[in-house]
Parts: sequence; C-alpha cells; structure tokens
Amino acid sequence: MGPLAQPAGSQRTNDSTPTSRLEMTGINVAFGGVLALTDVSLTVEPGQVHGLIGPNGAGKTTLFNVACGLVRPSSGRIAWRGEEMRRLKPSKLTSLGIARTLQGVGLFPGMTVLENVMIGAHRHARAGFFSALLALPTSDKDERLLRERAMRALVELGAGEYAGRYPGSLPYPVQKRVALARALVSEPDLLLLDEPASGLSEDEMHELGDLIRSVVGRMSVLLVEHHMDLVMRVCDRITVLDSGKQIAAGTPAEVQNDPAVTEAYLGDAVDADADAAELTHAEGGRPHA
Ligand SMILES: Nc1ncnc2c1ncn2[C@@H]1O[C@H](COP(=O)(O)OP(=O)(O)OP(=O)(O)O)[C@@H](O)[C@H]1O
Repeated sequence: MGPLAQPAGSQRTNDSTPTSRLEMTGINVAFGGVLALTDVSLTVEPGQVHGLIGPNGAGKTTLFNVACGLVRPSSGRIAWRGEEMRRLKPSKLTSLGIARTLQGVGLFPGMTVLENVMIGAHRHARAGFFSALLALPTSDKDERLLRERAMRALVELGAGEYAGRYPGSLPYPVQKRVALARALVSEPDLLLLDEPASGLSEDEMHELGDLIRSVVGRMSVLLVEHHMDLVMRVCDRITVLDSGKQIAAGTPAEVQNDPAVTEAYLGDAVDADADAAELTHAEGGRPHA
C-alpha cells in the first residue's frame, strides 16, 4: 500500500480550511429507552485530526452518525463552518464538503472500482456520472474529467490496477483503499472515518496513519477507531466516551494519563474476561481456542 501516503491529488487552495470546523454541542440521542448519547459535545477543529474512542457500546458510532446525518439527535446543536445545521442530510454531505467512510466498505457491488470512485467525485462534476445514471444528456468532457480524477485518486492510493474490477472480487484491504479513494476524490474539507483500520495489517495501518496525517493540511478529520496505537499516533485531540457520556477530552498524552479512561477500558476488559469465564463455565469448562 505504498502510495497510500500520497492521497488523491488536489489543486485547491486552503481557502476554506480555516472555517472547516464541525461543532457538535450538547448532543442527546435516545433509541427507544436506550440513552445512546447524553449531553455530548465535540468540536473538530480546522486542520486537525480528532479521535473518538471508548469501550464497546460507548456511543462512538452513534455520534459519528450524527456527524454524517444518519442519526438525528433528540436535542443538541450542530454547526458546520460556523453555520448552524438544522438537519445534516447524508445526501447533502458531499456538496457541504464532507466525505465519510463507514464501517465495512460500502462499495456498490454492481459497479466497477472506477465507477465507485467516480461517484465520490461528483462534487466537482457539473454533469456526468449521475446524469449518466439517470440517463440524462451529459458532456463527454465532464465525463472524461470525472473519470480522470477518479483514476488519479485510485492510482495515488495504489489501487489503479483494480479500476476495472468489481469490488467483491478484491481483498478486503484493497476494498478499503477504494473506499478511501472515493471519499478523498471529492477533496472534502472534513473527512469522517469510522474504523478505517479494521481488517488492515500492521504495515497497512501504519501507512493509513501517514495518509491521515498527510491530508490534515487540506481537511479536518474525525476518526473513530479501536486501534489505540493508531489513534495516539495521528490524533491532535481525542474525545473519550463511555456509556454515552464524555468522560475525557484532550491531547493523546492527556487522555492516556486520565484515570477515568483507564478505568473505563479496564472495566471493559474485566467485563470481557467475565463473559469469557461465564461461557467457559457454561460449556463445562472447555477452554476456547
Ligand atoms: N439503532 C439502534 N437501536 C437501538 N439501540 C442502539 C442503536 N444503535 C446503537 N444503539 C445502542 O446505543 C449504544 C451506543 O452504541 P454505539 O454503536 O454508538 O456504540 P459504539 O461505541 O460505536 O460501540 P462499538 O465500539 O461496539 O461499535 C449501545 O447501547 C447500543 O446498543
């Protein structure tokens, strides 16, 4: 995954970067009777990588989904570039300059790798792929530019050779690169990454870290991730959730030394051990492989 450290090329200036701040304030989310988030606040500052961590069920994905409009909070305030958003809609994200990758890869199986990435580039296309999908008249030039932009992103992420393949036929780490190319090709001001390192080898994870650091000059990043070494290496700020509440926030060093964080993760580990012990007991003491 060598070229991963050189993300999709961008000609744009940093004009919009200083205002590319995402503020989520006093966010509450309830699913039926479950309070998934209680009064959580998080600001992704321009040009920073903001990590969101916490034990299983802490509310990370829920807050991520609030940021990309998939979950509507019952109360709270969301402001993007200083402008209050009454409702963030997933369909409007790209035009707002926000791109995301979700858990898993979420590529369209019936489209080639190149077509999947072209979908991500539509922010810059006056006409083109979407028109084509809708069978509308399109300009050959726009279509060609879109294709070139998508191809460039794939090449720069080391996935150019897979352009004509279908996602299902590719190894998982390659699919993840394609998903990242699709997010970066729109040259977003904010990149939302939900567990981008899952399924990657140590080396690939390291290169992903380099990639994330290399894009922050041009965009802000919100990173939900379980791999602590990656989070500690690439994040400028970290917010820690536990049971739907914010328990810590600060620099990686501050968060690492916060007793509340250690306790939350320790509790999680103890719970996991207890579950394993219970299971072993229930299975007549047979140890797990
Ligand atoms: N759609 C839903 N309906 C009901 N409860 C939900 C829903 N989504 C999440 N929850 C609950 O909200 C809480 C927070 O879940 P969430 O998935 O946001 O946590 P997480 O920190 O991302 O966990 P993990 O690290 O395991 O992915 C959990 O108690 C979860 O069971």
